[in-house]
Amino acid sequence: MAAEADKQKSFFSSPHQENKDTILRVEGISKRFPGVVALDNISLEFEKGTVHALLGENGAGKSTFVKILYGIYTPDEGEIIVEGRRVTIASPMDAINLGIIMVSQSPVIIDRLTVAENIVLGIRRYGYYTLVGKVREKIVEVSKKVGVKIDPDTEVWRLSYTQKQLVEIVRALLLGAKILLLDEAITYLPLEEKKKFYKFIREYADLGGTVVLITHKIPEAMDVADKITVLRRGKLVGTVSVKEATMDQIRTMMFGERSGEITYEKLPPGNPTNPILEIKDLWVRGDFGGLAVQGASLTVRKGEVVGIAGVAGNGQKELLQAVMRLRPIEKGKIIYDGVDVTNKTTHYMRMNGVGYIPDLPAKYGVSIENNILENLGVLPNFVSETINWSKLKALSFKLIKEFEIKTPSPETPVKFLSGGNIMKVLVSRELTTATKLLIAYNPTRGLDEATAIKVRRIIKDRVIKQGIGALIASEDLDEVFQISDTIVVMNSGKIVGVFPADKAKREEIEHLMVM
Ligand SMILES: Nc1ncnc2c1ncn2[C@@H]1O[C@H](COP(=O)(O)OP(=O)(O)OP(=O)(O)O)[C@@H](O)[C@H]1O
Repeated sequence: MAAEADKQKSFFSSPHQENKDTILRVEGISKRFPGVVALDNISLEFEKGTVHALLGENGAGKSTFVKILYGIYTPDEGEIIVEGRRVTIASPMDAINLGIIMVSQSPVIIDRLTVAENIVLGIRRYGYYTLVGKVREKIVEVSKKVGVKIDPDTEVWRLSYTQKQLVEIVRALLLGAKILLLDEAITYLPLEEKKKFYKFIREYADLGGTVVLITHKIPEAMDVADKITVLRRGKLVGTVSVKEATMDQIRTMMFGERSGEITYEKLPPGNPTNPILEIKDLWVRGDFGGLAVQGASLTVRKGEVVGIAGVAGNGQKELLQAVMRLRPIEKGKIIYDGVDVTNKTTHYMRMNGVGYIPDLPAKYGVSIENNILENLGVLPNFVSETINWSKLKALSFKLIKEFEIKTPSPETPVKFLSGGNIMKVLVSRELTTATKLLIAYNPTRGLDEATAIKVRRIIKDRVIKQGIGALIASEDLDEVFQISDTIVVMNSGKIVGVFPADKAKREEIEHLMVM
């Protein structure tokens, strides 16, 4: 028993002894915001040459922790020790001078400058390289490794999201990053590119770099990381070595009793009746003029979830945007609820019961400067000259409870919520809007595993009980299989397969996605 207890203790307790490979150590870090203890007495150390993942449910304190290391927040208490020296990190410049660099999910680059100019700009300020030629070489070298082509002389606005993230990572390397803080920097990358980035991160660590990686995907963390630290409600649960840990142990550390709710079993089937959405021979252009959707036809019925499986960048996003009337249609027709909406507006769609969860929620889905109430104020039944604030407030309390949105109050500006809680605000609003149809792109991205499953259950429940239709594109095949009644596969802008979900075979879908 004693031996077992010791084993448990070493498994769950964090190391406190300084060891020679320690590059960064924090001791007793606490951070409070009004109404929230974001971090409570955290002591932790990071070793040279390791990938160290930080996991925890939404609002656990992960971002706050790395923002402290990057000088965006100052801790209320505690100490930071870098390479054996106590340091004060009062700004990102202090962090950069110590070799600590953060890349987050929103690229911080200037659209009108070229890739090389952006990078030189960042470096010059801190007195490092100034030679554009060197920068060019490095961009080519790193982009080759990561397998994402990127021209140093392209203006940044022309780049895809993946390429922009790559620019950030190249900049971090050129700034001499010894410790790379990746705050969900890879979360929004397409799966294939994510894998290449992970390989690259591994190489960086093998060459002596240290990576602090925030992700919600336990399998990804277990694949790439050496160590995993779990935070829960601002407290340190423990650090484990990936070699010794199992997925279930990590889930238990992250969610406690809630880990029992995590299951990937298929949700109960819908009850499809009449068509609510018919897409007929649709052709849509992408951002750079090419035909992103090429002759797609599909039907979504009331009481049915149609899941679109596909590698990102195969036209799913443009298809959904066209349905929402956010993108011009070259050719084809969209019939919604019996009406030809090909020439209607987004406003028409929203006012007539269509909810929409876009890609990059914090950018396109909510206004982060406004509070939760104001963000809910764009719901169709509140869009009038005078908003009924008391009714809106009552609704906000209901949604905060149902979706377990972690916030001090409905009047809290959305930018003060954690990433996952921002996503919950969006999903709760759009599911309220969707009285007839939900259109969603990766509806659970950025949500922790337990919450993601809960959101899928809520969506399926609406489909079953209220008979709404749902068209959901997701890069997460587990999600597609769990929620869909019908699975559609998109590849190169075309629909290359349609399967009743109970007959769909994963290998066949995967093959169609990449063939
Ligand atoms: N600037 C701020 N003002 C007020 N509260 C904040 C601020 N930044 C973070 N918080 C709160 O601190 C808590 C921890 O947030 P944090 O963003 O660190 O969580 P997280 O673990 O990164 O979550 P997620 O997985 O959802 O991104 C949350 O309750 C959040 O609302």
